[in-house]
Amino acid sequence: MRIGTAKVSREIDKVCIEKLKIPGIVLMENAALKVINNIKMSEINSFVIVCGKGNNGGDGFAIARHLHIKDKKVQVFFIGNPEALSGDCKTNYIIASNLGIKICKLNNIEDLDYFRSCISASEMVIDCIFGTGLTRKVEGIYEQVIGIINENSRNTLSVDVPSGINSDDGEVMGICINAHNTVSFQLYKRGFLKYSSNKFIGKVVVEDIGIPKEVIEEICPKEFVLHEDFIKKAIKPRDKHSNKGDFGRALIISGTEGFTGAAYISTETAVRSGAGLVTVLCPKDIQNILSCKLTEAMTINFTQKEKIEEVMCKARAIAIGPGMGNNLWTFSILEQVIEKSKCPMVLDADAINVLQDHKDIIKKSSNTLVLTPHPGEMSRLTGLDIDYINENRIKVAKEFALENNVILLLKGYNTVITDGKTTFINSTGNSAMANGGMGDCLTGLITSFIAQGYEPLEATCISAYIHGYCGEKLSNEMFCVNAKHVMEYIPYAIKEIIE
Ligand SMILES: NC(=O)C1=CN([C@@H]2O[C@H](COP(=O)(O)OP(=O)(O)OC[C@H]3O[C@@H](n4cnc5c(N)ncnc54)[C@H](O)[C@@H]3O)[C@@H](O)[C@H]2O)[C@@H](O)CC1
Ligand SMILES: Nc1ncnc2c1ncn2[C@@H]1O[C@H](COP(=O)(O)OP(=O)(O)O)[C@@H](O)[C@H]1O
Ligand SMILES: [K+]
Repeated sequence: MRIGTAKVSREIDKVCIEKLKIPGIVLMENAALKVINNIKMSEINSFVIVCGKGNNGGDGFAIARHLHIKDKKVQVFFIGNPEALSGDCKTNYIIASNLGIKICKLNNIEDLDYFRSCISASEMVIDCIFGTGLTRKVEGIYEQVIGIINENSRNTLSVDVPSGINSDDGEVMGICINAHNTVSFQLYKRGFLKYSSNKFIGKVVVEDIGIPKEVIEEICPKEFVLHEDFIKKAIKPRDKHSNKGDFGRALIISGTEGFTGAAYISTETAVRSGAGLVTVLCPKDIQNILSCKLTEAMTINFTQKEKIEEVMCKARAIAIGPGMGNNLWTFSILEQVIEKSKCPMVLDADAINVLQDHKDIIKKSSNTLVLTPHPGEMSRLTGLDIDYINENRIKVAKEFALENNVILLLKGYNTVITDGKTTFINSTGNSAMANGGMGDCLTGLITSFIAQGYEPLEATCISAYIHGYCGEKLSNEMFCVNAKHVMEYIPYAIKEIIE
């Protein structure tokens, strides 16, 4: 799913209508039909449709016509003056009137009691008051109408966006419809990504309305919401002739005394997600503990210089950082590994913390580097305030990735993954996963997919999706989900997703 702003939506419409000469009314008709497709016709028979004076209202009049044709009970309310209507909205208003569909005006307080009673008596309210054209605070009759819908509707479907939300930044412009479902057109609106938008947008479906692919490619920024289909397509089936050599060697550099768990989780996750051979490199004093815990993975320690060279040379992916400590020792190991290895590397936790004043080493690295900070680590790395980072997640992640020539995965609700040019938002996962070790698990997963031969950006997207998918699935039955549970579920989850 593409992500876009109101401006991008307008530009798309402009190119379609003015350059390609696709009449706007055709797009509106497509939009209306897509909304109809998203309504369970066998279950719902009575509708209230509330229309504003813009094209979002026009969608509403067209939807009313289709419901009327299907013999549904439809009551349309219109806020505004029909004389002032223009363009496609006017055309659909006239058709609906000519068909005998009842269109009641909602212009003053006296109209509201009847409106309220109709809402209470209907099975679904379709919100077509404002779409992407909302430009100012919602006040007066509009504010009252939205309040009445929120208080009285059992089932509200918003068309394109819940009326009242700014589709670019998710800001509520005074008041906003609490939608149960939103059918949005062509683009997943950027504003839906804001933390607080969740309570307004309900379940979101993005529908194609017949915009040619070329137009989308030309106009839309390369920003996508990760979707199961994308992951399904990206994960390649395992060839029956392949052997462990085909699935790559992963090296995990992790752990210190007191932090063996981080090394264990990242290594075991790499094993359980399909890497051919996994080795953990750790300090000598914790090697025995790790050897006891790990069954399939191998262990080496920092005193085995030759062995380290050999493993590094053969590795197709290296992870570094979890549980190593934010100190000079970690920095010097990181520096050496970046210099000596040639494969992609995943930098997490302390490998990120030690970069605070040394970003030059990532900039000049010739390896592909994937950094996976949570907002706290991102704040240390950039010097930016955590609140600022959370409010500007896409912007901050893109700018950092571009400036430092890395792939950046910014963790949290709606994880952002970007190389600065193409950006993905992962919506799987939830706060049941917010506990220690979860990030180590993600590091192991990304490293494993890179080792298996996936491009680093693709591997990072696949991993973030699977990681969150596991957490979400498990949280249906569990109050909180730990890394251990995710780790165990990963191989089953991958199978579930690809089949
Ligand atoms: N060709 C197109 O342009 C298509 C547009 N579509 C629909 O059109 C929508 C965008 O249409 P518009 O650009 O006409 O915008 P809207 O329908 O969102 O409404 C904008 C109208 O509301 C007024 N307005 C804005 N803020 C207000 C406020 N706070 N209080 C009172 N009035 C306010 C504006 O002056 C304008 O008249 C999309 O969201 C989508 O639903 C779809 O029909 C698909 C095709
Ligand atoms: N509210 C949330 N919604 C979605 N994912 C979350 C949420 N809270 C945490 N997560 C995920 O859990 C993981 C936690 O990672 P991190 O903070 O690095 O933990 P740790 O370093 O303790 O292992 C991240 O992948 C993050 O995206
Ligand atoms: K709407």
